[in-house]
Parts: sequence; structure tokens; C-alpha cells
Amino acid sequence: MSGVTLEKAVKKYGEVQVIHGLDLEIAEGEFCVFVGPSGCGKSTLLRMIAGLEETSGGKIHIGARDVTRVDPSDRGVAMVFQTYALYPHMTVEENMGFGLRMTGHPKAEIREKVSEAARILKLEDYLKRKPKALSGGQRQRVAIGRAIVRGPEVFLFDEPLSNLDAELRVDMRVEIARLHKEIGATMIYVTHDQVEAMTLADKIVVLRAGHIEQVGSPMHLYNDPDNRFVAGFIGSPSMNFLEGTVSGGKVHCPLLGETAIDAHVALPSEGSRVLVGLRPQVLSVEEGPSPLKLDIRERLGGVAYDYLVDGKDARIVVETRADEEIPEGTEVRLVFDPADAMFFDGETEARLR
Ligand SMILES: Nc1ncnc2c1ncn2[C@@H]1O[C@H](COP(=O)(O)OP(=O)(O)OP(=O)(O)O)[C@@H](O)[C@H]1O
Repeated sequence: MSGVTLEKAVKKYGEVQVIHGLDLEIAEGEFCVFVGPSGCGKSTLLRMIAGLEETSGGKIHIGARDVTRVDPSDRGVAMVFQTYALYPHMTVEENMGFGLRMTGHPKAEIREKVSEAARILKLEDYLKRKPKALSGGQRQRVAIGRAIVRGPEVFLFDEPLSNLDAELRVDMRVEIARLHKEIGATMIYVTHDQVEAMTLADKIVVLRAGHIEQVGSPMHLYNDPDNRFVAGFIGSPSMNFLEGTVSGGKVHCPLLGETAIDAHVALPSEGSRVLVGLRPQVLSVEEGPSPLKLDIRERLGGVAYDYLVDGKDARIVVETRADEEIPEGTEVRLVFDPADAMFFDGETEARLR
């Protein structure tokens, strides 16, 4: 097993640079997830590690080896794609053993590795089937099995669950977590699903336009984001941001009416713009005169999401209990403990601490 290190990694397509000199260390055995909005470079970075995209600048190490110019097949990585890419005319067993057959491994060894992978993935009863006789989840397990039999130092997953329906995604997410626990290999996983990122990762890398915004454990990024982008990206539903102004050492937000917030952080100068970040979970509502009114209540069972609007462009989400009875259309005030608010510079969007 090996970790992966990126040193000033750059990717250019012609004149267009899409990865801007990234430094990153992924420890041996770590489950690392790349997240970020569409087009931020997640897949490109994964494919650079795999060797499927040439690295235009900087270095990539797998363990102690500089693999920057090494062929994909010699890097000791195995990649699992969103489209399973199974051979339709081969059985599950043949699909899983294909790579080893191509590299001339003895039959007995292939059989042993395939049956071990089938055991880990609970595919033993399906070994003689062809892919068309499998469900989507089973096909994805075969694709993962094909990676396992190669015994790679590093597993690379490119949105492996995005073709599955919601329920199956949850099952497979748990399967992948179990797989990591059982085989303990270094895994790098690309997703735009932040629930997958939160639940699977030891380490999350938040990317934006080819730059790293922040790296940390899921709870670290959730509790201590460095900027508005990370704060808004991690957590579901997303954090609310209220426009505010510094006045007399406090923060005034039009949406909160007359109440000013005692910020307990180093605020910029008088009159500066700040953003007040409030997660839906730290807010509650009470009836009373306010610029906000309860527009829609979405009941999910135990909890509900209240959507508050101000008649202009503000939209605030509050997580409440589903049995609360304030009628839609009522004017409501936001209630929260100022200690639960985060503050961001209105210009740079950096966290104020
Ligand atoms: N072959 C290519 N030629 C030119 N530009 C490319 C090429 N492949 C990707 N790009 C650009 O590189 C950037 C990063 O793409 P990438 O596919 O890595 O993003 P992503 O974060 O994985 O997005 P998504 O979540 O939509 O898959 C994008 O702006 C994309 O348009």
C-alpha cells in the first residue's frame, strides 16, 4: 500500500490551464474524496493520478515512486468508472479475471483472487452470470471486483454511484465504506454528492476552478470552513448567508430587523459588508413582525424545512420539527444563538475569526 502525493501538479489543455499547481498529500490507507462544482477539475485530477491524462507540470508520487511519466498500467492503481465498462459476452468471473489473464497470471492464482473478491463483494452466487443478467448495483460490484483482483496500491473511483437509483446508492455507499475497512487500501473518490463525501471520507478536498479551497476531515470542514465557498458547499441543506453591515462593533442585517449581532470575531472596519452564515440546523422561527415570512414548509417526516422569503431575492432555509404549526404565509423572525453564526468578509468571502 502507498499514499499519493501531488507536488505543484498542473494540467493544461493547449493554452487553457484547468489544474493550477496543486499540492496535496494523501496518506497510505486514507479514503480521500474530491468534491466541487461541475467543471472544477475533479475527474481531470483523478485521471492525472491514474495516468490517463498527461500531467503538464509538477510531480505525482505513489508511495516513494515518482510516477509522473509512468504508464497507467505500471502505476499500481485501479480505476472504477461511472459506466461499469464490463464485457457483455463474458461472465462475472471472466470479467473480474480478465486483467490478470491478459498479464499472463497462472489460472489457479486468478481463480483464487476472483473468489476472494467475490467473497468481499458478496458476488459468489453470480459468478457464472453475464452482465445483462445483473442489476445496476451488482454490475458496479463486478467493476469494483475487477479492481480488487488486480491488488492495486491505490483505488481510484470516478463517480461510481451516479448511475444508480437513490436507494441503491445508499446501499453501495455502505458497501464501499465496508470495502475500505476490510482491505484498508488508499482510495481516492470523485463525487459531486456531498453526502457521499461526508460519509465516506477520512479527508475531503474541496476544489473550485482547478484550485484547492480547503482540505480536511468532513467534520473539520463542516465546523470550521475557511471561506464562504466551503461553508456553502459542505452541509445539507446548504448554509444560509445573510447580508450584513458592520455598525458600532456589531453586525446589522436587514433581514433580522432591529436586532444587531454581537459577533465575537475580528470585524472589518465600520460600514464594511459582511456575510452572516447560519446553518438551517441552528435556526428556529417564531411569529412576529419581520421582513421574512414563511413561504413553504416541506415535511420530511421527523423534520421539516421551512423556506422563508422577504419578497425580494432572499431565501432562508430553517430546519424545524415537522409537527410545528405556524401556518404558511405568517411573518416570522429568525431565532438563533449568536455563537452558532459564522462571519465572512463581504469582499474576499474569507472567514472572519
Ligand atoms: N479534453 C479536454 N479539452 C479541453 N478542456 C477539457 C478537456 N477535458 C476537460 N476539460 C475542461 O477541464 C475542466 C475540468 O473538467 P473535469 O471533467 O475535470 O471537471 P469535473 O470537476 O470532473 O466536472 P464534473 O463534475 O462535471 O464531471 C473543465 O472546465 C473542462 O471543460
